[in-house]
Amino acid sequence: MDYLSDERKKSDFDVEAMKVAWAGSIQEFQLSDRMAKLVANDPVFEKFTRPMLGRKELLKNTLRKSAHAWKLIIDLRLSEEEAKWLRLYVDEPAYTDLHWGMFIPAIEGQGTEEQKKKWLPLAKKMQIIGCYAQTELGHGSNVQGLETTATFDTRTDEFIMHSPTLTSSKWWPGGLGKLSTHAVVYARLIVGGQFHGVHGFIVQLRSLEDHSPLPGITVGDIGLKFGNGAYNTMDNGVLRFDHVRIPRNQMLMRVSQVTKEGKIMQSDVPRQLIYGTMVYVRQTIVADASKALSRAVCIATRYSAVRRQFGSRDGGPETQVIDYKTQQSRLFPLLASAYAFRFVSEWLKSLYLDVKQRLEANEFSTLPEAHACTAGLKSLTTTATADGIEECRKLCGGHGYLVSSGLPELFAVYIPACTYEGDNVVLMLQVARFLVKTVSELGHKKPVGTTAYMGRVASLMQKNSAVQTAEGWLNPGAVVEAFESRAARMAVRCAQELAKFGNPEEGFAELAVDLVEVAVSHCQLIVVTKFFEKLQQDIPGKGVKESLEVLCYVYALFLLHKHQGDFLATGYLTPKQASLANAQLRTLYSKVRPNAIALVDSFSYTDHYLGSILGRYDGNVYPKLYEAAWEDPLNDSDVIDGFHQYVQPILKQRLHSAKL
Ligand SMILES: CC/C=C\C/C=C\C/C=C\CCCC(=O)SCCNC(=O)CCNC(=O)[C@H](O)C(C)(C)COP(=O)(O)OP(=O)(O)OC[C@H]1O[C@@H](n2cnc3c(N)ncnc32)[C@H](O)[C@@H]1OP(=O)(O)O
Ligand SMILES: Cc1cc2nc3c(=O)[nH]c(=O)nc-3n(C[C@H](O)[C@H](O)[C@H](O)COP(=O)(O)OP(=O)(O)OC[C@H]3O[C@@H](n4cnc5c(N)ncnc54)[C@H](O)[C@@H]3O)c2cc1C
Repeated sequence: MDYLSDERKKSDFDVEAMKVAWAGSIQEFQLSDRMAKLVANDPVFEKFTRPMLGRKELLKNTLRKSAHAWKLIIDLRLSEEEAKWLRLYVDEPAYTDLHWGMFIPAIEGQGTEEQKKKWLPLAKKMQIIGCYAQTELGHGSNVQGLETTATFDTRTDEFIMHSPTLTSSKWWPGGLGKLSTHAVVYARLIVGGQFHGVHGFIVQLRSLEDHSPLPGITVGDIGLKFGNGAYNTMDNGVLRFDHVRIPRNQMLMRVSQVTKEGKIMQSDVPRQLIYGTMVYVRQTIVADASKALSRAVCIATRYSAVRRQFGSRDGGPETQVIDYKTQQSRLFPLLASAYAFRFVSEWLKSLYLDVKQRLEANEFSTLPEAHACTAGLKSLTTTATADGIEECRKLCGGHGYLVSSGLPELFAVYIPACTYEGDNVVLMLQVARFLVKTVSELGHKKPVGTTAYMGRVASLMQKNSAVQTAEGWLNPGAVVEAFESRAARMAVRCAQELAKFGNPEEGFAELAVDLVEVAVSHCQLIVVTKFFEKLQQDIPGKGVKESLEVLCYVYALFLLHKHQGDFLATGYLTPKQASLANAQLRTLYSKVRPNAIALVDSFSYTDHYLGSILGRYDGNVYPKLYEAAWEDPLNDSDVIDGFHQYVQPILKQRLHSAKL
């Protein structure tokens, strides 16, 4: 029985075509769909019992699943792309994420041809397992502050890897604690007693025979993390070196080389390429944000259509909670954000691929923009997604707090995304630096790419919004101009404030809060612009483009409403225009309402991937919640273990004292 079938009949667009628009292409859709079904139909990938497992069982269970996934990849001869989707749908953080997601990309991006030839085949056949060991106990954000040393010994042609202090212990790398045989370790390069910046080194950590740590290496897991199950399937690790020697050719030498004689040679490649793996991973994290948010929204939307409260006076059906305007005003902007993040991630991937190609051809001019975009969008989308998942939990009322809703585990797994791969505030400050530099260069350098609007700063500072009616907001030009003006005005105002400081660094530190707001407004502009640009493309299917247009306006006008203080304070909008935008937003919510279920069906998530009773495709929530309760181990017996020992004596005492 499909309890949501009436909802599905209300929609006015072609869901199958929307699935393709969401996936990016028919090929991507088919590939992802095939992998989703492969995982969903395989009992090895069951995950309902995960939150009940102790740490050791949990990790072993993850190893079993990872081994099974690898067997499928080999047996079915899956491509790297298919394998990526397979791991995604297995939906369990594992050491393999870091092996494929960071260790291999670090070697690809920072290794020489010779190094790639040696290490990549081993890694790709999983004959070695690697992780990305950058962060230390004492330093994460400040990469230049890392303390691990790699001292070159000309006599033996080796580097000596050493952890000189407790705070220099590597701390956090995923896959490091128990599984990795190798790591790309970031350390201070010391040659001839001189410090030459932080570089990456490939270091073997464990024996390939018996997996025991090699001499001089202390390695282990850093302990339990937030939430049951959740990220505890990952062995985030601690690592210390006691004068461990590695051959010279294990320093990743695309950026700088150390010769046998101890000479440092700089290639034409900019130093920043050492941070290149982070650019790559931040880009993938934006795509992951759309997946995590769309999952939470899918659960909350389906459940909001099933759930009824109040509204019936004559014994008829009560109101579906999705029909309350307050529910819509919390849920639909998140639905729109999931689509917005999906499309901006698609654009970001193409920007990244373009930069990668240029880097391979030793063309580095677009790297600063790629850094600013990946850092800023990673920060913006992960913050919104973490907050959005929690909002979805609240939208599901009490049942959202049950682990079987899928939301607690999703939240616990997701929230570190606001911290890993760069703390979100630290990353926004990087964007702010880039914007301040862009503004300061306006006189002699034409801004391009995502900052091109700064080239029109004079007119953006003068012209105010011309919107006169609520319908006037349904105009891409009017909306984009509003976001451009807000971003440009905030950036210029901040630059003017900065100029009042004699020392620019002091000014930057003092105005950091405002600078973060400038960076956020710039990143929101990017997301809004890329959504409108997506709508310029050919998007086939009845009603698909129209539904996406509605979501695009919801996303933009919701932000405009939320941040109306900025738009009013910069003088671009009047209070009347802001309230017209809000009126339009209400109308847009009514347009989303009949399509809400179809819009979340378009994510094409299997029930296995969603992992939620509240988000079941068939909407059969109550019987399944009731059934699941009886599967809890506490309900194995009517009288719980411990009752006779700890509770009964108290009860007896009460009876005894009552007699007295
Ligand atoms: C497929 C993927 C699968 C799995 C992976 C996904 C999820 C798995 C889960 C978890 C993985 C988590 C892994 C990690 O967390 S790894 C550790 C990540 N660590 C960080 O992100 C540290 C953050 N800190 C930094 O990035 C930097 O230290 C800094 C904040 C940027 C400061 O650098 P610093 O050199 O001290 O300072 P600046 O003077 O500000 O910068 C100098 C210069 O460099 C430019 N820059 C900085 N970063 C980059 C970059 N990444 N790319 C290019 N350029 C960069 C900066 O703009 C400046 O340029 P100028 O022109 O102004 O000189
Ligand atoms: C689940 C998880 C997995 C991880 N995986 C890996 C991995 O595989 N490999 C790896 O190397 N690392 C990994 N990390 C580490 C991660 O990259 C760092 O924790 C992250 O970069 C943040 O650095 P930090 O911990 O030093 O935070 P801190 O910098 O200490 O941040 C603490 C606070 O200080 C603020 N702050 C710091 N600097 C500034 C500044 N300049 N201006 C204003 N405010 C500032 C931050 O905003 C934050 O509020 C992982 C972390 C987690 C949680």
